[in-house]
Amino acid sequence: MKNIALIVASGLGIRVNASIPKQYLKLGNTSILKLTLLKFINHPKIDAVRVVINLEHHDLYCEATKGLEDKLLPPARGGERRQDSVRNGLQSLSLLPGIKNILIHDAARPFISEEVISNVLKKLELLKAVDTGISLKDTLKSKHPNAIYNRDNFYLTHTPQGFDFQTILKLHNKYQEHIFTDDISLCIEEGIEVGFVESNAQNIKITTPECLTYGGLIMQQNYITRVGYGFDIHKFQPALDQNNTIKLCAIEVPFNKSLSAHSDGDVALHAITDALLGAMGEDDIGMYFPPTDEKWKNTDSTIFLKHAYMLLTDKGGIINNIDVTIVTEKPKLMNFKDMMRKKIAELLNISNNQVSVKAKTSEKLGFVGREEGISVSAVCAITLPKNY
Ligand SMILES: Nc1ccn([C@@H]2O[C@H](COP(=O)(O)OP(=O)(O)OP(=O)(O)O)[C@@H](O)[C@H]2O)c(=O)n1
Ligand SMILES: C[C@](O)(CO)[C@H](O)COP(=O)(O)O
Repeated sequence: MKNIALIVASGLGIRVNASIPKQYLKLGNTSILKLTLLKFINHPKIDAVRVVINLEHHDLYCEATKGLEDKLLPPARGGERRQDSVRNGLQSLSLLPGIKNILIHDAARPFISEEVISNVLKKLELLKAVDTGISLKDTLKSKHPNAIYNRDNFYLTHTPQGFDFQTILKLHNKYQEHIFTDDISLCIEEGIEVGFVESNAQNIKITTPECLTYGGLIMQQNYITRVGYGFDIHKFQPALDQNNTIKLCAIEVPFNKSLSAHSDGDVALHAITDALLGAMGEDDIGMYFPPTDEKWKNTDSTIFLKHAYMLLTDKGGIINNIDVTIVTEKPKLMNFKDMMRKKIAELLNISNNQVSVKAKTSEKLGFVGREEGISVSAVCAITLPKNY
């Protein structure tokens, strides 16, 4: 593993004055921490990501990182000050072999651009420490004493800050009794040459309630909401045996007929998969998993759904909600709808209240009314980065 991102997320967010630490608050439908993590997870040159958390907020962390588990190293324990959290994170990483570079980033900066991450990594090919920041556009003065400064000599510090891993690990161990508000300061103290990368102006640190308002506006500018619609029909065929079931939303429903299909026939998951693919502007389920391909015979349809979900997370997208309507005369689904809802939420790493499953009859009309099959419609709304 050459390049690691260490995301510090162990602060209390006192200045935001919310009921939970700011990194777990949502902008749009997504937590600030998740927005931040997606930027690093989806960067082609970042090999692994570790988050430093306050263990008291472990449940919030699990909720915020649902679906990202496979892409993250287990979290490290935070400390009292940011500096302590960084040191703990670095020490936890020292147990992993072969780390060359480390990018240390505030969880509270969800709008970091891919370009800045790339530029920091590029500069690290030549230097052991690279800072990011914003050059000043306003006139710079001091109050006491009154003085004017040449603003070209100053910048406001952002993260990520990039380092040769062994160098910054050694410095954090050496300077643990000193006070530093960022990690490049340790290199400056040690006289190490520091490179500079201009940060993106939107890479604000969410610090006060006003930053949350501004963050909401940035979200509107950088992300788009898209909707997708999926529809599927499967016809009934005779039951296999007396204990026959059909699968709907990955739940086994007892019924005296089977669903005719190449896969496991989960007509509801097929509709949801197509809704997700449609929202992303992707091809339909049949193109990804052709019914003519023996490979997909009797396949568990959760594989199709998870593929669509993986495409979505790879694009940095998230699901806002899913709304499913199953139309069938029989079996009656009243007692299964809640299970289905929870199952879809579990499969897509969203909350139960982001999913709705409705069941209707067709009032005895048409093929559904004649009890020849089931049809399902699904609608979803997703949020995608504008440049996905
Ligand atoms: N003991 C700490 C303190 C801060 N941080 C992290 O460092 C980043 C920048 O810190 P800051 O904005 O100061 O966050 P908080 O300490 O949470 O904010 P506040 O000072 O308002 O409580 C944040 O992502 C925060 O979670 C951390 O990991 N451990
Ligand atoms: C590291 C940092 O984001 C650089 O600007 C900043 O110093 C962290 O915030 P804090 O309030 O100083 O902890």
